[in-house]
Amino acid sequence: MANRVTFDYSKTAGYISEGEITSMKRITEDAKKLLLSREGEGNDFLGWIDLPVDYDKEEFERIQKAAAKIQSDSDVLIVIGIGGSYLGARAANEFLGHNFYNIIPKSMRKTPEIYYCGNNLSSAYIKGLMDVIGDRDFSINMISKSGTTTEPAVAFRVFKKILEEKYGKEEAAKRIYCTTDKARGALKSLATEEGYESFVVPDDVGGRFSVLTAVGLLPIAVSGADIEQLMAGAASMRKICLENAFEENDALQYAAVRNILLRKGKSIEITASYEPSVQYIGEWWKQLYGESEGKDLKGIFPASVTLTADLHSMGQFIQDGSRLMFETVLSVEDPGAEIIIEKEDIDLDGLNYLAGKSVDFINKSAMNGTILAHTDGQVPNLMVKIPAQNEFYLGELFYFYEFACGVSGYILGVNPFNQPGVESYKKNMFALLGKPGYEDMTEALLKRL
Ligand SMILES: O=P(O)(O)OC[C@H]1O[C@](O)(CO)[C@@H](O)[C@@H]1O
Repeated sequence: MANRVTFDYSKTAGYISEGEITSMKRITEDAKKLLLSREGEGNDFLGWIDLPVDYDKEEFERIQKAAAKIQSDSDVLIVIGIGGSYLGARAANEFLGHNFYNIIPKSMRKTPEIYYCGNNLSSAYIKGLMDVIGDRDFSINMISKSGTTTEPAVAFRVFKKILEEKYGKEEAAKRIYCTTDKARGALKSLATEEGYESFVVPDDVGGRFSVLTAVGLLPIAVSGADIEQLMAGAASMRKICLENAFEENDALQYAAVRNILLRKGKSIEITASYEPSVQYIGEWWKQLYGESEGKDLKGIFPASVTLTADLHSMGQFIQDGSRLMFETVLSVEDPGAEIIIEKEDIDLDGLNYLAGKSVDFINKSAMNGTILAHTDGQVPNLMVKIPAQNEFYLGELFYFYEFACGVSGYILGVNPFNQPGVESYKKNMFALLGKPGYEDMTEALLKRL
């Protein structure tokens, strides 16, 4: 087992020839050069490339201090943000933490419960979260790069009021942490006006590439995770991505192989994990690749499943439905827990044949069997191997996917760093809500409803 995150496409041997790899290798190396030359489209959003080795150390220390304060004075942290402003933190906290983090006994967790909000407009969800907080001590990390996104802004207004009623304006201000643009936007103005501690989303880092900035780091640190190790892992993968030749460069190989498969008609990539705690890595990855590649009528549609659960729902389609997809398995080699199946005197459930075997052995057997079945069912299988669920390997994983995304977007011929399509729903929503400036559209839209 390698002691780092690796990519393995050996199971695609029947679908991809050596010649195809050789020709895509050249295209991939050109895309990498374009990315690193900083002359490609979207080149003002490349700050993420050097983040793991060139980040604001003073701010990093402030993040650790703020996390320690939240840990000491709060039972609950509310993380308010949407898209790239929350998915990375949630993915990390679920990947690194206890599967039942928020509800395990206090003796097993010294850090605050963490809930995510402002990623929907559900009043039932907001009310539910109010009930969960109850009269307990809490703090808010409000995260919005633009500072103007409706979903988090609505949630912030609601929870800020609760905080101010509970503690008074002055004390509440000490429990609000804002992560936003360093100078622009409504959130920045509010933070300055009210004296909230602020952290910066750098200008040159887009939301979906921001997990290694304060956007991800503060909520991750509050969970008790070691953010230095996270950065160290990212730095280690950065070195591989930047310096290694194609044959030793996992991110380049992943970018190349997925584009070969796309050109052969595989326009859907399904990320599959066999650990429920990896599910949100899939959600983070979907935003990263969906917003980066899905434009100009191009792209690979990113989907995700959690197995073996979804083998009993989506499994039928993956095995046997329309043949549009390939699958990338996120395999955690060591799950960090061992449960052994015990022998029973009377084998009523018929499981004695597994006596002495671990649940993970059963899980890995399901995984290996599924990989072969899907491969036989014309679903080419790729694998990202993660030795264990710790901060270092997670840092590697984040960087691996980010770097491959930049390269893959350039192979595809799109600007991987913009997201023009997201504006359409916002304009319609603003018009229907009566936001000043959108009056012209309102009537026409209402007629269509
Ligand atoms: O941090 P902000 O500005 O609130 O944006 C949140 C998310 O909204 C988008 O701009 C559009 O969905 C994403 O790119 C971004 O991650």
